[in-house]
Amino acid sequence: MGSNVFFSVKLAEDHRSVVMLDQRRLPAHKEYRNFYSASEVAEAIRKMVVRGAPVIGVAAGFGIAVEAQRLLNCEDKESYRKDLKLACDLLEQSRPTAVNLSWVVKRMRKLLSVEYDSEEALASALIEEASLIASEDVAINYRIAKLGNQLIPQKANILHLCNTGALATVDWGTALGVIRMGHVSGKEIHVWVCETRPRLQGARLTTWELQQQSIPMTLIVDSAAGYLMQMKKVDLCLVGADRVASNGDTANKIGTYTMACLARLHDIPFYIVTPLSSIDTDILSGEEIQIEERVSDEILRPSGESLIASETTSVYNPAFDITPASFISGFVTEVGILQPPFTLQVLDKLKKEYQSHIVN
Ligand SMILES: CSC[C@H]1O[C@H](OP(=O)(O)O)[C@H](O)[C@@H]1O
Repeated sequence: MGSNVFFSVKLAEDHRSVVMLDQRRLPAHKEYRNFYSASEVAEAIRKMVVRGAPVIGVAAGFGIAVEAQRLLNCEDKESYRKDLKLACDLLEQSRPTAVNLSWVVKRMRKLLSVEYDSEEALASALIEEASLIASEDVAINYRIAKLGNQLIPQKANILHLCNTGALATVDWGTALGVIRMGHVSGKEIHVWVCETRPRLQGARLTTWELQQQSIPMTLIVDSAAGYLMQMKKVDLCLVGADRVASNGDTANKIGTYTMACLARLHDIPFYIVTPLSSIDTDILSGEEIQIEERVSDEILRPSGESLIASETTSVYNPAFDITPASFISGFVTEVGILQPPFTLQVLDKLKKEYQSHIVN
């Protein structure tokens, strides 16, 4: 399935570091860096060396595995599991909005309560679980791409926000995975790429990914989206998700709500493309989702360059917003196009359906 000339994250062969493509340096520089502890990985997630809901979860899983390996060399075996629990806390707290961080850490943390013959055996189990989570991500995204492709009309002009491709996941991506499948299935699509201020994930990352896959695209400023819809140049909106509440309210990159409102006004289909794992059945609505607020410099100094306003300027920099379920046409997942509400029982049944599909 994977056919990229890059990878976003992987566990080093010797399991002593997490290797990540530094997405802050793209598109000009393709630089991989190694992170040798849970705290280094947590900082990399916080600083958005790696970013994108699914991939930060996978990176956190690898971070716990690397920490388990690192602590084996420490003399004090007494605090081994305690230190690993602290590592889980650190990684889980690195960014608040994407639910993937918490469910991956929760799944890894479960192993800390299992009896193993030795710390080495526990470390091996953590490495295996983190690697399984990464391989599951690729298979789920590929399935999402195949199912989502049915939504894409021939010669569609698709509006996309942020980056939801192989850089935001282990491979294929979510919304960009669907777009990629539309392209490879010969639908002659075109993508309007919103630059996605302030971190410019669209301009820097999505254009880079689409160019590598020779997918026709045009970069626009975020504020041009409404005009393109008004000019009837948009057939479909596809975006990702960081956390979906039980009622379908969705947290995604800032600007998603604006796009959804405009799509509704212009009667354009607006779909969230997301794995089931990004649906948080512990919360009823979007009101319960914490929106990450990031530093002022991301707005004041785009790409870290010169100031666009005085340093004393008051800045508000929410990294996400909440789109009400009523503005969303549907949720493209690995088990098909879904409608809320999403209960734990429904999700468990759907996940079992997916598992039986991949087994058969
Ligand atoms: C595959 S969905 C990725 C999701 O994460 C992005 O946020 P960030 O770049 O801040 O990690 C954005 O919300 C995307 O939709």
